[in-house]
Amino acid sequence: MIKVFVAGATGWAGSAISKGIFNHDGMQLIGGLSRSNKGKNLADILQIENATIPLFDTIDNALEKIDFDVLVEFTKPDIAKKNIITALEKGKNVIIGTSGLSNEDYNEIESIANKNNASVLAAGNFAITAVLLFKFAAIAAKYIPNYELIDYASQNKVDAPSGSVAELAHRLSAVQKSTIEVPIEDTIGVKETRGATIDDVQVHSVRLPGHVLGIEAIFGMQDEKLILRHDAGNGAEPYVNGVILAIEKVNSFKGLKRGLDTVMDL
Ligand SMILES: NC(=O)C1=CN([C@@H]2O[C@H](COP(=O)(O)OP(=O)(O)OC[C@H]3O[C@@H](n4cnc5c(N)ncnc54)[C@H](O)[C@@H]3O)[C@@H](O)[C@H]2O)C=CC1
Ligand SMILES: O=C(O)C1=N[C@H](C(=O)O)C[C@H](O)C1
Repeated sequence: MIKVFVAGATGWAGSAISKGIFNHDGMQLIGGLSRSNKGKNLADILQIENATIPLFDTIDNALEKIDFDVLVEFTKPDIAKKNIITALEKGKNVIIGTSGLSNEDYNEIESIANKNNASVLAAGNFAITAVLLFKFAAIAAKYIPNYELIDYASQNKVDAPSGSVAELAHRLSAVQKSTIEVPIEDTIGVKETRGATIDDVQVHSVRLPGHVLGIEAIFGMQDEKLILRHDAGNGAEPYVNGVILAIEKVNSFKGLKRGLDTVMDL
């Protein structure tokens, strides 16, 4: 039985994921983190009958009271890194869904994981159609050196770029760096309209009502183009199976892996 603790257990994504873990054979939902619901029973909040799943306000308080094998992190970037490092230092494995962590954050997380003989599986997006987009885009980047990325999200999303697009930029540029014909600094007009350069890739973040999360990878060649697009719907259900798979696989390696496809047979 894998004992799982969910940080962000009452949130939009965390509550769907917590229910999925609770209902999954071979996993036990041991507790959760939710600052505003400290001391309450997560089972009541999630409308799960006949169960007691304690909620804590900090990871330190949780670790004093309960033990678990895997931390699933779906909070906000300001608290996520502390949660992750605290769990790793106790030798726990970690699944990271929270967006907003930088490559430098991931380097630090990787070295702490290695030091503690623990494992981290981070994915900018656990939805299967997004995972497939990452895979197809990596194939396209092998053959097409000119590409840019757009991420679409709601007006309330606090981090930019999305975790999905940050991870995609990182991965595509490892395949082949994107080529820019007119250097950004030579742009005539407003340079910022060319987007931000992340891992040598131009990234454009749109934040508007009516959007949940979309990813567009645009590849251009002479007289032809390829557009790969993922669009999330309103519910958090698409992330549940991906996180469950990640929990099952995180013990199969040591250190850090980024991207759910790294543990899938794609
Ligand atoms: N990788 C992926 O596939 C996905 C990633 N996400 C990411 O997951 C994160 C959470 O997203 P949502 O569920 O939409 O957010 P939300 O705002 O609905 O939920 C956040 C949760 O974190 C908790 N929390 C926030 N700050 C805290 C603190 N300082 N201490 C303790 N608990 C705290 C809240 O109580 C709440 O339970 C975001 O970074 C989002 O981008 C979301 C969906 C899918
Ligand atoms: O903030 C969100 O909601 C989401 N964020 C993730 C990201 O930053 O990539 C992905 C998810 O689809 C929803």
